[in-house]
Amino acid sequence: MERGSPGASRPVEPGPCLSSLRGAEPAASASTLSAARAQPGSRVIAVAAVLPAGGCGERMGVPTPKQFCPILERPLISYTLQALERVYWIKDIVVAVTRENMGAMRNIIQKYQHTRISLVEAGETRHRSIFNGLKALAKDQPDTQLSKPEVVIIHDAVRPFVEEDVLLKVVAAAKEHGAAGAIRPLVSTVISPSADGCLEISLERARHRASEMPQAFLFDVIYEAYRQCSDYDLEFGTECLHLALKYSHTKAKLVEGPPDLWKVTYKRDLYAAESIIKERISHAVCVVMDPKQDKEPVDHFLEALKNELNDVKIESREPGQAGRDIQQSNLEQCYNFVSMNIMMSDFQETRKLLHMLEESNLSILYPVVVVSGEQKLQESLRQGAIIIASLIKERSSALVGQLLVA
Ligand SMILES: Nc1ccn([C@@H]2O[C@H](COP(=O)(O)OP(=O)(O)OP(=O)(O)O)[C@@H](O)[C@H]2O)c(=O)n1
Ligand SMILES: O=C(CO)[C@H](O)[C@H](O)COP(=O)(O)O
Repeated sequence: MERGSPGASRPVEPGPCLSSLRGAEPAASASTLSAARAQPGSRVIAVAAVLPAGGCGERMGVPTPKQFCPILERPLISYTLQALERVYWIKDIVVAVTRENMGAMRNIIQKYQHTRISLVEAGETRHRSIFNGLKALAKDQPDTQLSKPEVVIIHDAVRPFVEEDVLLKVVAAAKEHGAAGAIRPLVSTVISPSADGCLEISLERARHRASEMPQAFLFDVIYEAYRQCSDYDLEFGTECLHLALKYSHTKAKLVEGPPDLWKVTYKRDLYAAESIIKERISHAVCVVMDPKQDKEPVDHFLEALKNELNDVKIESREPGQAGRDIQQSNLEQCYNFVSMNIMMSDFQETRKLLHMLEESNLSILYPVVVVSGEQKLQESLRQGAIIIASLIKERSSALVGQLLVA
């Protein structure tokens, strides 16, 4: 077992405060959490997460295990880790990866500056990988800084779109019921075929649900279940909630989850995930411009941008402020920067900003591409070629017939 990222920072506070949620429908939102935290006498609980990431992605049909497949040049698992890291009350995140992929995982942690991550070796099956993660948390190992949490979240590394709201709901429900999991309505009817390939049983779709992730458990409930679990269950089981029921006699509370919780399984899911990510990162644009610039063309540009991008939030910054914000990561959720230079002499400022972006963590996520109108013709042509290649791949209809001047 090893602790990731050497500079791993721990969250400021150790866990969510759930006392005021007790007894309430587990529909608590992140803002309810903040309200609960403010109440005197409320108790903070320790929460950790285990992420099984040791599969080979057979159904995806590509040589790279799907959790390491790139989406917009960044590995899928990095999005899932980012989603969990944003939730400050998750104290530790234990990731189970195969020995073979330990190095790759360490590189991802370092490159994308993930924090609070510990790595354990994955097992032969998903249940065995989860069990290894739980064992690491159960041990209270002084050298690794891990300690036994009160509640543990289990979440697949290949479900990147998990939000704080649903995590909070399953944790609150697990605190009260011992176990909880997210569910979704069934898309297709579930049937049971007979040995001769004919229909035997057809389940009434409206009465059944698909079990998704995240799930959460009182730590002792799920750890004891895994300890007592038969080899058959460890080998062939697919449902942690079932283990809690069968071995710890704990009936899980089921929590309706949002549609984006689905598990990346087939190749087409990578394309779907990419579209969702693109959609999400296109909602904020930071326009960098000198306030002394001629207002009319600027206003025209902003108007046109708003027309093109639905629901976009446009913030404008003067170059100095933008530079400070990039350096201090004040624009963490913004991946689109438009630098407006009406006068060519302003390019010096733009260059400085570009340099800062390239140095920042943002550029690793989504590389900086620039079209320059200046004398550096060769560099401009190269950048022009990159853009053209990307346009060809994306085939955006908005760009048909446009002339690119580089
Ligand atoms: N021995 C295993 C098998 C699976 N997993 C993880 O469990 C999660 C959900 O499993 P699944 O979607 O079935 O992943 P794979 O086993 O990789 O896919 P496939 O069944 O298509 O081979 C994934 O994050 C996967 O990496 C794991 O940690 N250890
Ligand atoms: O949905 C789930 C929980 O119920 C699991 O993600 C699912 O069971 C994983 O199973 P498999 O590894 O066979 O896809």
